[in-house]
Amino acid sequence: MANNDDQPAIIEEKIVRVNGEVAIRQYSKGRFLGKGGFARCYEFASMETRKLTAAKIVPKASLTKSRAKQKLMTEIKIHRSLHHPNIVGFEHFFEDAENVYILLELCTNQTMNELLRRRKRLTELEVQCYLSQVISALTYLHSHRVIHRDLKLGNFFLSDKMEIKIGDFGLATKLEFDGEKKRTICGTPNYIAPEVLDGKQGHSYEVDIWSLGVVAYTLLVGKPPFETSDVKTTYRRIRMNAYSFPENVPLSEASKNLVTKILVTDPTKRPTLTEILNHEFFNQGNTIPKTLPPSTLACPPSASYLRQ
Ligand SMILES: CC[C@@H]1C(=O)N(C)c2cnc(-c3ccc[nH]3)nc2N1C1CCCC1
Repeated sequence: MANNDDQPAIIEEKIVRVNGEVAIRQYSKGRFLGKGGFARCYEFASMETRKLTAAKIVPKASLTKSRAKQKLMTEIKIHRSLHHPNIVGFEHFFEDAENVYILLELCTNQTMNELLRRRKRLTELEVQCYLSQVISALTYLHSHRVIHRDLKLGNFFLSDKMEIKIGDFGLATKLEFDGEKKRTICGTPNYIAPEVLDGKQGHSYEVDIWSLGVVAYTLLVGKPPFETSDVKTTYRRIRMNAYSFPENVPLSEASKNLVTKILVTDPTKRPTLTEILNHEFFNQGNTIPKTLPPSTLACPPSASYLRQ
């Protein structure tokens, strides 16, 4: 087992049953998957069921400030309540003396970041297919009053069947009532909505719609619309809505029109998820058959990609 730190390769979870009996559940810690925030992530195998999961191991030492602990508890509370084919499955969580362990659905094809790095940019057919899965998950999230607030390629995980699974609910929030506005500044610089930067009138579901527009542009063009070498300049370009479609990338009018309709500064002017799905971009000639739900379809790389 690739175990590049001094922790044991067998992790034990102590379970106290209602009748006071103590049971031990064991997991074998496999390969190191990478770092995610304070967490070191490993492949876990349940010794009892052999089931493989991706484990986020959060040292309790990193949770001494109550804010960090509260954030982790909110992430767990929100994520474990969600069940959708395009949202990362929340398997289990437990703690021992040193760490909090969060066991999540293993996504062996990593994230859309790695995919885009390899492919440079996707075909419009693939973008239709991946975006419809993201929209299906977002429709579910918003109908449960959850705003993700950190939608980006690095949080779009890919299963072994190349289905998209939205993950990392570390910045997510659940509204208590319709119409509630959130004020905390958060998100990732390239994907953050102007109203979050502005911070005056609060923000809501529309921040996820904005990020969807940034994701669509990034998949179609190969880089984010407002990206610059320094964050302050990126923020200024977001507030100014300063982006354009590069001449050297052949894009259909429908794809440019969709991105343009989503990346509008005024959140009340952005399209709803339904309006986006009904946009011509998803209904132009080479469309995925409507009959199948989006997540059952692996997104076919187009013939041109196979020739490349
Ligand atoms: C566990 C954290 C995070 C994650 O949230 N998931 C769902 C995930 C699933 N499979 C994988 C995975 C399977 C095979 C490689 N990575 N990775 C995931 N990650 C990565 C680990 C390192 C940074 C983010």
